[in-house]
Amino acid sequence: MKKALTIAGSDSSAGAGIQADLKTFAAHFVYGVSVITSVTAQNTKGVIAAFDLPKDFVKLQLEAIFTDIDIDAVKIGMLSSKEIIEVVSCRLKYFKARNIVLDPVVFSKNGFKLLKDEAIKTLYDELIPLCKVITPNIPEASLLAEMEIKSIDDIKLACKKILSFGCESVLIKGGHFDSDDVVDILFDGKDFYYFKGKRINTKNTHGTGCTLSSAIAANLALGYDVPYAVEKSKEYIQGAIENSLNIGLGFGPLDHFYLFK
Ligand SMILES: Nc1ncnc2c1ncn2[C@@H]1O[C@H](COP(=O)(O)OP(=O)(O)O)[C@@H](O)[C@H]1O
Ligand SMILES: Cc1ncc(COP(=O)(O)O)c(N)n1
Repeated sequence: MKKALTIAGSDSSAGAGIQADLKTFAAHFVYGVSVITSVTAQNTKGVIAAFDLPKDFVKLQLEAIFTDIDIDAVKIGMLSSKEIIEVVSCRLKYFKARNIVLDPVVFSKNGFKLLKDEAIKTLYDELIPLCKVITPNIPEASLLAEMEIKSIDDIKLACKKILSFGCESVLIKGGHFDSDDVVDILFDGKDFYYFKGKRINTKNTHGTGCTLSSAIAANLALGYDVPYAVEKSKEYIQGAIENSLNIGLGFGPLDHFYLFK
């Protein structure tokens, strides 16, 4: 059985973070393991507070996994601080981790900061160069590329700028654009690939970014190349949003297991 690791924050309402990632791995029949960076008190209405684990304890979890289990792919989500990014980058390099997918989570849907401002430079310098794919949404891509993004041409320019930080490919997600189709654009330094879905009119979009990036990691673990892994993951997220669940008072979670019903 293929094995994937998620390095991310815990979401007590299980719509995003570690919990969404493990459900996504399971739905792809990939054995999922986790390293928790931060514990959030969170529900469908938003993040209330976050408690970061000490960096040495993040390191211990990484060592526990990599000294025992041969990991086929890694998904990285909430990292919170510079210290945690440093320890994660250093251990991933040391253990020669492969198929690394980074969702550079900066804000939750209710605007809670999940990455401190001073950590962004460390993300560029230490972690992005290790990644096979990075998956920013429009606000995150805008922050990383230091430019406004208002059009498809802006997305393509932002892809080029982000790729120059040393990752193998960039997928900029179009969920935050106001359009009938939701288009995600992948750039691998050579070609642009367009992944189009119909916009679903729902408020239940808690964990869409987490779920897409862990589906990509699961598909890389299964041996697919990046464009095909993204294509399959986009189909999966479209169905998971279409079948999303009316749980809680705010942004409800996705149905990770809709394919089995
Ligand atoms: N309303 C929607 N209808 C269809 N697809 C969506 C919708 N919202 C987001 N997506 C898709 O979900 C994935 C996550 O996108 P996005 O919401 O932009 O990321 P994030 O959760 O990081 O803000 C992307 O593949 C995007 O195209
Ligand atoms: C622990 C944690 N990690 C990430 C997110 C972002 O969620 P989304 O995928 O909806 O942007 C979150 N709300 N909580």
